[in-house]
Amino acid sequence: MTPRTDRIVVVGAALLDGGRLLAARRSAPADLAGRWELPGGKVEPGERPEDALVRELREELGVDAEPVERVPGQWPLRAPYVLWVWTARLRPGSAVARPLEDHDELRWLTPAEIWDVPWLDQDVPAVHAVTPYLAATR
Ligand SMILES: Nc1nc2c([nH]c(=O)n2[C@H]2C[C@H](O)[C@@H](COP(=O)(O)OP(=O)(O)OP(=O)(O)O)O2)c(=O)[nH]1
Repeated sequence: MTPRTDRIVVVGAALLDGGRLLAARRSAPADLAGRWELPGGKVEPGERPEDALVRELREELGVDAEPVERVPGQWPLRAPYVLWVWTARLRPGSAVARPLEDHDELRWLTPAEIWDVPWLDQDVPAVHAVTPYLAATR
């Protein structure tokens, strides 16, 4: 059996604003480029996942965000990574989100638009889990 210590958590943000979900199109690596994901990244050793989420959103999007709640579940990515998701919102005064690194396009999706973008295959179950939260933030 694979020891649990081999698992590396990737935090993904369901960043919500006005009932819309932010989707980010990856620009690299080549096998992921062009597909859409929840912005975020790897939790560093000793780092709290929520802190990693805030850091990644600052680095990748230039925003000041706060995690709101953990979306129950965890979704396997390419080994050894596993995706954990938090809903998140922009703090008052945050800059608008821009694709600063890892992404070349961002879209704020309404509930009706959620499936208009080609999500990474491995993100599809996580995005399903996030959709009930969109209505709640409208
Ligand atoms: N952030 C993020 N990564 C995802 C998702 N789905 C998915 O398969 N991944 C993969 C892509 C990468 O192999 C890994 C996370 O990498 P990353 O490039 O976002 O993380 P990072 O910013 O910490 O990366 P690094 O360049 O510092 O190594 O998880 C997702 O929804 N969000």
